[in-house]
Amino acid sequence: MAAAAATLARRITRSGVLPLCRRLPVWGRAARRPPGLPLAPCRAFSNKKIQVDMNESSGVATMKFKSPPVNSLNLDFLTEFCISLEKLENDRACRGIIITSAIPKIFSSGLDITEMCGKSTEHYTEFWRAVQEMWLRLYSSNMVTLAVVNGSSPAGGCLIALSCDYRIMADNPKYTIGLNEAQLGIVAPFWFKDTFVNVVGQRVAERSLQLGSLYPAPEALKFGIVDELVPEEKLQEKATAVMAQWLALPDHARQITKSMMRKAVLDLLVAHREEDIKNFTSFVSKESIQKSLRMYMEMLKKKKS
Ligand SMILES: CCCCCCCCCCCCC/C=C/C(=O)SCCNC(=O)CCNC(=O)[C@H](O)C(C)(C)COP(=O)(O)OP(=O)(O)OC[C@H]1O[C@@H](n2cnc3c(N)ncnc32)[C@H](O)[C@@H]1OP(=O)(O)O
Repeated sequence: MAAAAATLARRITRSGVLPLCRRLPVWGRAARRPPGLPLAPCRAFSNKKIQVDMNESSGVATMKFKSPPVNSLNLDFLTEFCISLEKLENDRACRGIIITSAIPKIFSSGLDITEMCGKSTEHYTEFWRAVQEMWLRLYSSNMVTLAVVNGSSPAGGCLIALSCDYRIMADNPKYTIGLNEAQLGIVAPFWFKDTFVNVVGQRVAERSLQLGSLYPAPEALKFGIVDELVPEEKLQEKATAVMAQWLALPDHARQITKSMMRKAVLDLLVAHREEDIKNFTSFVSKESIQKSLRMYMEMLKKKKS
């Protein structure tokens, strides 16, 4: 696993572009399997920060974030996420993936702010490439992707949920979700914005992004950020039912449709990847932005005392 992670990290940082396996549109999974060959064996695999369990009979994998205290998306997490997704994409038996958290009350706290504070340009470059890679892989995945948001999910955590095909959230007003970057004095990049617009529409996205709104679950449902609220103890059951409904369709029809809906947004980042990295590194390197991020981290720590 360590060797695989190192290889992937090297591929992300050196070549700049990973082969986006099974980038949409691709043919149906069943159609790719040579006739007569058995399904590739599927196993559960657990890494440091993400647990993946594959249900071979349903063809559905569950990916659980388990990176205490708050599942923040640091370089190691992002690398593990990409490796896990690649493994599942390459597993011909896997048609759907449920993304959720093993940490109570938190889905993901978003990008790890410490990765954006006081580091070198090289580090920012490597980190941002990994963030891009995570989104490109998830947003372009051929599998049915279902976010089970069982806790708060600000900023990058919200992006993960928004990048899935469907979002179920625990019916708890204490859990919030949204792209709150503006509250940190930073700007959601264009592809965060485009992903958001594709889910909620221009008006809700514009207002929410300018205000950096974090919505309690009931409001998130009202504005279409999530598709359903479910009592926490029913999340698993609901996720299984929703996944079965999506998997009932022929893969190729669903996949080509998904690609049509997402291609323009994906292509834009692929075409402007290096420029986007430069924008990020010069933006976060500004002293004013560093100051905002430091103040935000201090605020988080003070909140506890
Ligand atoms: C020309 C145009 C140019 C434009 C160019 C644009 C370029 C791009 C610019 C940059 C874009 C960046 C996009 C950023 C995306 C992000 O995701 S930023 C992260 C946003 N996340 C948050 O705001 C969440 C902050 N955290 C919380 O609100 C809470 O922690 C929580 C998640 C709700 C959990 O609360 P609680 O259970 O009470 O735990 P805490 O005590 O608050 O936290 C526990 C410890 O974890 C630390 N922590 C929390 N979140 C983060 C995080 N995101 N990163 C790092 N660390 C985090 C927190 O400080 C605590 O630490 P300790 O005090 O040491 O225990």
